[in-house]
Amino acid sequence: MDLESIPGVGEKTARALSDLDDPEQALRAGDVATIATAPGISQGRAARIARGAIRDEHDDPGGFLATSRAREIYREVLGLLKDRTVTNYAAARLETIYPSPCRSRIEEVREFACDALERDPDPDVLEALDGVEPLRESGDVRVRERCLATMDAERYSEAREAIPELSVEVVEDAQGLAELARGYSTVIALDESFTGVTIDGDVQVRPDALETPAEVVPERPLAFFARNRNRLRAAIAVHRVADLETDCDLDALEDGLSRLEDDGTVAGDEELDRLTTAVDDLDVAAGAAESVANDHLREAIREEDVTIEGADLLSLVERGAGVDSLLSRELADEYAAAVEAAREHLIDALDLDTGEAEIARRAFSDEPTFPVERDEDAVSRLREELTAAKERRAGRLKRDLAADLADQRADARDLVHAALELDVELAIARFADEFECELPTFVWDAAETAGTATGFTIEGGCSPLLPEPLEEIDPVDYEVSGVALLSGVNSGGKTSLLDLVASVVVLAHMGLPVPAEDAELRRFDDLHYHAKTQGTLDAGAFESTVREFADLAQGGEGSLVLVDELESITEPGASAKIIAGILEALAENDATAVFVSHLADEIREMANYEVTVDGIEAVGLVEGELEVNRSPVKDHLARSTPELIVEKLATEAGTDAGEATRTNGGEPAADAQAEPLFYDRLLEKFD
Ligand SMILES: Nc1ncnc2c1ncn2[C@@H]1O[C@H](COP(=O)(O)OP(=O)(O)OP(=O)(O)O)[C@@H](O)[C@H]1O
Repeated sequence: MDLESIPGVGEKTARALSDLDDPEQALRAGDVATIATAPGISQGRAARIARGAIRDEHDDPGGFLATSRAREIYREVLGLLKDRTVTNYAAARLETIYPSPCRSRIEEVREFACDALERDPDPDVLEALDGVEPLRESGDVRVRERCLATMDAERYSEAREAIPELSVEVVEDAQGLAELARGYSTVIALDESFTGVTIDGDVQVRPDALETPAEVVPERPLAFFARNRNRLRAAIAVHRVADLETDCDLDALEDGLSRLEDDGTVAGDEELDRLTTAVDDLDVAAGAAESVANDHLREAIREEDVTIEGADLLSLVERGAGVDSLLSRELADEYAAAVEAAREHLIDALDLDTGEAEIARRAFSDEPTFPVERDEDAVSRLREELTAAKERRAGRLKRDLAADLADQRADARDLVHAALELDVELAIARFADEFECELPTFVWDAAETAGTATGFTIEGGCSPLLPEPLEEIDPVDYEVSGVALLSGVNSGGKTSLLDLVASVVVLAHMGLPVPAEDAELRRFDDLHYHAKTQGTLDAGAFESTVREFADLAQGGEGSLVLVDELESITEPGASAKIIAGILEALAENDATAVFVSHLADEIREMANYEVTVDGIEAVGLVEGELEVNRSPVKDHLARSTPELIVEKLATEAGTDAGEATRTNGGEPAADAQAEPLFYDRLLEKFD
């Protein structure tokens, strides 16, 4: 795939995308999370790029949403879908679902939506989704105590590329290796020729090291899993609660994660914990052991009656002997007991094993001194021994855990991806459930309808854009083939009906279910929705609007045109003429159109063909409020609100006049007669 051929992807973005492992796969799958890991690409931009790639794949010319109101409708329904996501990923991913005129794209999303509708938006699943986020790369891991060594310049570059976590050193010979071994705990030689060379220290000859990076730097997979531990745990929880299928062994992954500390070290190993504590506590424990010995000795001396003959005392003093010789002569047993107590204390406090205890015992000499002091050399030796054992143990545990986890890396990625995709599906399922949506039927081919033009048929549709709760919305039926004028009472729901038609058509072309009990429509190329113009346009704006309609009139086949009260753009007489002209052109081009207008009658007279006029009727006035049948009556010019009111006045005045006649002894009262006559005159004007 030529990345630059994707609409909206320039040279710089293409370069950023080529940093991904498999940019084509990510683009094809609309995997916004992966695309957003490319340098400098935000999630919003990733969604736009993914949309471009999808358009490219389906040869989608774009431009389905041909007017700003059409784009607004898309943003609003998309907003309703996004409101039902838990993760940012799902919200960004929904941005890749856009209305397309291409059958292949619509069918692709419909397949996804069909599965989505099977999902159960269980609140426990939604709660579990809360912690799921796209996985992060492990970031920069540097391991300082290990290095790679080679004599070959080419291998050197390869090694730097393959294992950036370790220093790579060039050596001339075995002597060079020996020098490195003095500076690093472990040296890994990459050249076969070093096999059999004996060098002090931990020098391993591993010509295959670059192919098995997880063994050479177990820190790499461990850092990845440590960094993503909470995200993975959340994804595991989602799989369990939602009972999702997966190839991943959830228990094994969970067990691996539980053995990992946040910093990528291994947790929960008693022996490693023992060694770590022993190294940390060594100084304090040695000090405490000294005190034990000295306390013991002090106590013993205090309680002991030391009897010494004068001649002996004299000889000791003459020899300048100190108290040590006195101790060894007179208190040898007590001294031995005190030193033993110190050794036991040190061994117990650090929980040392037999080999370590052997070294620890040497920290207190058998030579009597007072006060008793540790032998610093022996303590250092013990520290070295414990530290080396600790590092050996930690290294082995890391390698074992890394080997367990490294194999699960791909599964773990799939696991998180599936959980995030579930959020997208659940948002669609919740939207469909809350707005009582169904997948619409598409008429892909005009031949299927035996030559009759098909626009759309909506049964039991409820506009998702109305602010009222669903139970307060009257479901609407409406069907249009070709071009229709929609008349109706004020506030009868004409604009809301256009919004409903637009929402249904936009959602259907996104491949999603629509808010209706049943809907059938043709595949449209584009949607031109013109909202009601606020006030009369000045000459310039009027001119540009007419020009827009000139374009529309020329290319209307495959278009759905929805126009709300265009008459307000100029004075009524001129408006009717212009609208009639537009309708004629659209009808000739086989476009589908609905024009809402209060001038339906006038337009019909101006048009040179039989314009269909549908009407949203008021069925009456109840306590001063219009009672409306929200579903338009086909081929019926609805009476206007003023007409209804005059009709109501005429009926009431007629009833009143009859009443007055009866109470006037059968003679009609003059003023009671005049009023009904006036209303009748007005009513005649409406005929
Ligand atoms: N299907 C419906 N069910 C319930 N209420 C509706 C429905 N359609 C519209 N309404 C209510 O009627 C109000 C008026 O609707 P709308 O603005 O669509 O009427 P209109 O016929 O376009 O009015 P106007 O002729 O004044 O432009 C809406 O705000 C909404 O509250």
